[in-house]
Amino acid sequence: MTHPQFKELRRSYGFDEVAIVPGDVTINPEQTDIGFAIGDVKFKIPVIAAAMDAVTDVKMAVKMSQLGGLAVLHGEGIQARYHDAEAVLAEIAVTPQAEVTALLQKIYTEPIKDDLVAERVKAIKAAGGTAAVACMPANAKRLAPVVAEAGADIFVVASTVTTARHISKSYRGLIFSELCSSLKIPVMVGNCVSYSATLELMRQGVSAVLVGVGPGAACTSREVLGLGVPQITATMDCAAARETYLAETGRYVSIITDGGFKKGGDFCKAIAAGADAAMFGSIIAQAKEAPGHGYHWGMSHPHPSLPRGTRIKVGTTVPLEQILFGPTSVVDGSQNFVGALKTVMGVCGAATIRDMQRAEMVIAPAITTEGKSYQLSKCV
Ligand SMILES: NC(=O)C1=CN([C@@H]2O[C@H](COP(=O)(O)OP(=O)(O)OC[C@H]3O[C@@H](n4cnc5c(N)ncnc54)[C@H](O)[C@@H]3O)[C@@H](O)[C@H]2O)C=CC1
Ligand SMILES: O=c1[nH]c(=O)c2[nH+]cn([C@@H]3O[C@H](COP(=O)(O)O)[C@@H](O)[C@H]3O)c2[nH]1
Repeated sequence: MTHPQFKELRRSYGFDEVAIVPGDVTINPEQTDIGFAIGDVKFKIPVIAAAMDAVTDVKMAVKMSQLGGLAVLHGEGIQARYHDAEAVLAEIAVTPQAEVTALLQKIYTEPIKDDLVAERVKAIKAAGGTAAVACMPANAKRLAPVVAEAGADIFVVASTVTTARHISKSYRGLIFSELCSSLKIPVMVGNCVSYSATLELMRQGVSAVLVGVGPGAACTSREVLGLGVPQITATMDCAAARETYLAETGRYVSIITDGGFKKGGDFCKAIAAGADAAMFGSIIAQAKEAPGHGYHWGMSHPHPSLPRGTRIKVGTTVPLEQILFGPTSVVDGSQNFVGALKTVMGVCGAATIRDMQRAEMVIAPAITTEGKSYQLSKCV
């Protein structure tokens, strides 16, 4: 018998603990449609480059747009604080690990320049890209009109955890219903990991929700705060909110699984768990075009009193197009993510992302080890 005084723990699952079950019907991968939308803005591939300084600058935003996806520029990052962002990024890359946190803490004290944020948006638009800019809840009211008037297509509000209801005695929290009705562009919000928090945000009028607390490759929120829910469970719970909200209103809000991806299989599992698209940080930081010079760091790393990110060396591998579309000779799934998704959709008989969200999944603790003793003992 369950006693109310005992807290119950629910089992949750990450990418490595589940697997996708093939379908009874297969489909030609070339005939799958992997498009998705944020409000009325449509994308050919379900990939978004993270709002992180080692991942997205103006050039990356334009390149991702050309390849059919989206890249989100951080409106409170280096690109928003420094005209010569490249000099700052180069300095971060040559700074020893022991000194980099202090350097980042100093770099991010430079004030955000609203006119520079507008300039970045205009540069993306002038090159034909889709412009999306992120900021934290505290600065959203100020930066949203700046970003929208500069011509941005999407406004993003992102922090470790963003909620529809924020309690404070000293200031009025950001009210998303007001933000969404005052802006003419879609609003994407994150991050969330629960059904109820996602549903509340959807009821405020947002167009997409970012899912994931602490899974990121350069993130230490889980160590510092003990916070987060593994990505498969988080995606399934937040996708369930999308279904409830869709049934209530007929309006479709996209679910974006954000962070923690390493391989094509993780990407495929996120979609099968209910995501419409994925947000990649460290994967895209490895691209030749990435601004981070082979490094990647959390956007909470520069926090003056409680950093919740670190700097990692991801290296520079191949051009972005090859990471996303191949061809590749890499055998571990770390390149050709679109090829992996189209292939799995083919064997699951899923013609669209919506179909793929209905693919059967199993709890599969053996999925990464079964039959793999030679690989695991490095006898390859
Ligand atoms: N996805 C993830 O796990 C994480 C992402 N990050 C990224 O790092 C950057 C810094 O994030 P943080 O350190 O979390 O920023 P932060 O230190 O500004 O924290 C965000 C604050 O916003 C508050 N908030 C939530 N909803 C609100 C609302 N409706 N109105 C007003 N305030 C509200 C939260 O209570 C929190 O205090 C962001 O770009 C974020 O996306 C950082 C840590 C974890
Ligand atoms: O715990 C965190 N501390 C941080 O400093 C931080 N900065 C970014 N992010 C989140 O990580 C996502 C990218 O993750 P990946 O590099 O694994 O793709 C991003 O898209 C964010 O959601 C952070 N999380």
